[in-house]
Amino acid sequence: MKYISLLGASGSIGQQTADVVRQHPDQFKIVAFSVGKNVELARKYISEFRPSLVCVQTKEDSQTLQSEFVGTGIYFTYGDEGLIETAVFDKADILVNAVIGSVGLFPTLQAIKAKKDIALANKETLVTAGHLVIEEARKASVKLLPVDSEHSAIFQALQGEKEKNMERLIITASGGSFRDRTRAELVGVTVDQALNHPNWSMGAKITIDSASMMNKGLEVIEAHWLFNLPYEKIDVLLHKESIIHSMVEFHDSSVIAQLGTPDMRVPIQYALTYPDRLPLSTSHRLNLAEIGKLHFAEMDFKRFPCLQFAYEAGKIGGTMPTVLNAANEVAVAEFLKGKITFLEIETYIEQALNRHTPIDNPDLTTIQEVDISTRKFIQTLLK
Ligand SMILES: NC(=O)C1=CN([C@@H]2O[C@H](COP(=O)(O)OP(=O)(O)OC[C@H]3O[C@@H](n4cnc5c(N)ncnc54)[C@H](OP(=O)(O)O)[C@@H]3O)[C@@H](O)[C@H]2O)C=CC1
Ligand SMILES: CC(=O)[C@@H](O)[C@H](O)COP(=O)(O)O
Ligand SMILES: [Mn+2]
Repeated sequence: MKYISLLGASGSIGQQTADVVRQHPDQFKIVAFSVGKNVELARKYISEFRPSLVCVQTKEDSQTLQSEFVGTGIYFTYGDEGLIETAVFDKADILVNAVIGSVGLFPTLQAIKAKKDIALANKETLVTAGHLVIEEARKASVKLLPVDSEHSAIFQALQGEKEKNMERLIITASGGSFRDRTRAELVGVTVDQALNHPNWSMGAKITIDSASMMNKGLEVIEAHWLFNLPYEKIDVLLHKESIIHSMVEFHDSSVIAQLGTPDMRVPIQYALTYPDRLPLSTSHRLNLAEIGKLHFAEMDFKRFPCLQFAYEAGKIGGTMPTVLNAANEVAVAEFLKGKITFLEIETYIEQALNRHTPIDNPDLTTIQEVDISTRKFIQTLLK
């Protein structure tokens, strides 16, 4: 039995993790979980999974649940400290980190210190402070198991291979909600249009990131840290079907890809069962004859400037990716609230990057300060 602590249990990845656990009650048990504001789902999970620890965002919600579940022995906690308590919960063997945004960084670092293996969906953790996370994981000898579909694909393609034989990574990109539009056609697009991803059903923030191609930019930086390759050896390829989840090219010119219909439960489950596999009932098994054709196209960086920003920030390194991530988080949140336009997301990020003087090899305090000051800067643009 593997005991799981699940951060972000009410989100898209969190709910699909719960589905995987439901399919294998003899293999997995959720012993601790966090939600943000979705207390109703927390109630359902408590009844279904009988965890020992539950974390919510506010003290009030935690007190409400405490009074409803009195006598059950469940420990209720809340806020950022509660997220850390959930991440390091002593009865858990593995942390699934599925919160959204850089709020996932501290719990990840604390879980590593507590020697928990981590199934990492929260890519912002690696974008904002990849050098610290990778170094801490190496020192503590804990496994960082990728959940992001592209990184899981690369991880699977590398099984039995030596990393030194990698030539380059080819990360596939669906193109997102606006892939068939020109830049001129992006003027005036609505939040609902942006949230309409062609292949995946995901949380709001990542769906907008996918439409702006920032998701792929974050994934390039995530891949740089997970697979220890320079940015020059990480390519992005447009592949509108999202069937090939990514590929690794080796020195001898062989290319190994991982394929499957788009279903995040596959990489989630693989991170939980690695190096083993278990059956999984998915809605669609891959039938290539039925699909007939797969399409590929070169990435156009002028059409998708956010991807260019991410490569540049990644190559500069230091605090630059922290700025990229923080500016993007605030800009996307403002777009979702209807306060800025879709195209303003990229202009706000560009301004934040242009004004920043990067600091090399930043420690955690510096990362935090840069994250906060970037968020404040974006707020000044809104006034
Ligand atoms: N969805 C997907 O298919 C994929 C997602 N990812 C990555 O996985 C991560 C999660 O994405 P996704 O599941 O789509 O996101 P969602 O928005 O669907 O879920 C986010 C989760 O985090 C919780 N949360 C949000 N803010 C806070 C906070 N301040 N404190 C505590 N909890 C908080 C939410 O709680 P509540 O809703 O209760 O308020 C929810 O449980 C992201 O980093 C994303 O990039 C990667 C690949 C695919
Ligand atoms: C499912 C997953 O991993 C997402 O990150 C997905 O990659 C989004 O698709 P695109 O960013 O390719 O549109
Ligand atoms: Mn992905």
